[in-house]
Amino acid sequence: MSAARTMFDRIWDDHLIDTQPDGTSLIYVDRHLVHEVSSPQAFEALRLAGRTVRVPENTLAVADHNIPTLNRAAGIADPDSRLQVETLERNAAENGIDFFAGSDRRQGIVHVIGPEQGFTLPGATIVCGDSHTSTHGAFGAFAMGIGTSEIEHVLATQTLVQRKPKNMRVTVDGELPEGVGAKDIILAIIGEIGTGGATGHVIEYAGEAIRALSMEGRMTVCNMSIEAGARAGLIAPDEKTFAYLKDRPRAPKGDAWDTAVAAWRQLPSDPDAVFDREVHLDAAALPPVVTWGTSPEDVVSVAGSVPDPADLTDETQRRSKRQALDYMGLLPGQRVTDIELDRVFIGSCTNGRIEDLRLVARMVEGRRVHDRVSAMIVPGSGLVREQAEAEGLDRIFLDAGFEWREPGCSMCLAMNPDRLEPGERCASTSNRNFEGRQGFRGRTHLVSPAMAAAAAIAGHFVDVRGWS
Ligand SMILES: CC(C)[C@H](C(=O)O)[C@@H](O)C(=O)O
Ligand code: SF4
Repeated sequence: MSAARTMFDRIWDDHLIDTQPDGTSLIYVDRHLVHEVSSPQAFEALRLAGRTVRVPENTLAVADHNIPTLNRAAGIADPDSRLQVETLERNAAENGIDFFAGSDRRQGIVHVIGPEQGFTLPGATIVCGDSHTSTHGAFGAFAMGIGTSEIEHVLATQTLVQRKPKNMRVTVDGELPEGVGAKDIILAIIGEIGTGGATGHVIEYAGEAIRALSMEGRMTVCNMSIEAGARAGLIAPDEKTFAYLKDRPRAPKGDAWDTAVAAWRQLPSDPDAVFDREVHLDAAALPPVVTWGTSPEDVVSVAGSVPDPADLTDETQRRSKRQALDYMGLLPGQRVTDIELDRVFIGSCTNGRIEDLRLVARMVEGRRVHDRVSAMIVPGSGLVREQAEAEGLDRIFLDAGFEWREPGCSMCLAMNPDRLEPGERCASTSNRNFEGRQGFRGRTHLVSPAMAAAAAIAGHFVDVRGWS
């Protein structure tokens, strides 16, 4: 066996309990995040089997998908949503699991609160019944989404049955132009390799442009790994990672902190480690991007136009992209900057963090949301909300005509009262633009927070490279 290992190999080896001759492996799970949508059947099955949660202190529960972002104190009107949230609360209490209720200032989107609490740590294996668990890989963790039966398995045993995914490296060299950010990087990667481009792989993001990103930006990149088909995404931990985590409630303290940091410094891939697949991108050449279709790979430069499916050689592709254009109500050749918006949504586990909100505030301060547009800003957690308010960002947003909400998944997906009406067109900082994702027949364009902010003011897409 070659001595050179990738960071993912190292984390895998550190957690491997057993491998069968057919490659099926059992790995230890360090951290388990739980939300209300994917966990009820798992707890129920556990109860029926007469089992208990193996390591409750390494499990953290929060309600985020179904929770309203207005008048939370009034409770949840929708009976199904209310039942799911109440069930999670009961399951957590019965099993001795920490639960952040809607009234708790630490409540928020599961992928925002994990890092905030220092529950997410480098070198760890982290799972959650949620595809965007890949977000936590920004800290150099192997973090992946799991299904309901796997949730039950992890609750009961703190282990998971897996086949080892392959290694892929995406290197983004160079410096990002002004106005181009982490969201543009990941959308450009998905545009380049497609939604199946990383299937069966764990992506390590590397290169100067990735190292230059803040932890927030790195989370944005890792968050969307799943949209490229990857099992997980990760980034080598460095001084920024350690600075972000230091003194967080769940992070190691005192001597244990020093020991942990010393171990985390050993995590990065060996220089001669071999990846099964390599992709390179030049950050300096990236424009701000917009999705035009109903898949995150349908990416176009803001300075470009809606592509013509007729140019595609593959018949199935041609048909599916035509259908996407039809659903989106767009015409081939239409200039992206001519696309007018009805709604703007700034938030989600992709772009609902403090750095995103600061950027938006800088851009919209002293300006007004366009008359045609209804725009809302939803912080990713209660702590993000508090921080934003302490900095006066909420005033800037409200003065500019944005709505300022309570934290949750909100309009990222139509599981709570925040949704698009049929035919409405939205610039959204979330991660999925599937048909109906933000509401029945709603039309979603995925963009960066900067692009969403500019679109809210102008009423149509604008090239933010010229924004001042
Ligand atoms: C509801 C949940 C299981 C789902 C996921 O797995 O990602 C959601 O968070 C999403 O973003 O589509
Ligand atoms: S914000 Fe969106 S992507 Fe993230 S967990 Fe919630 S629904 Fe899923």
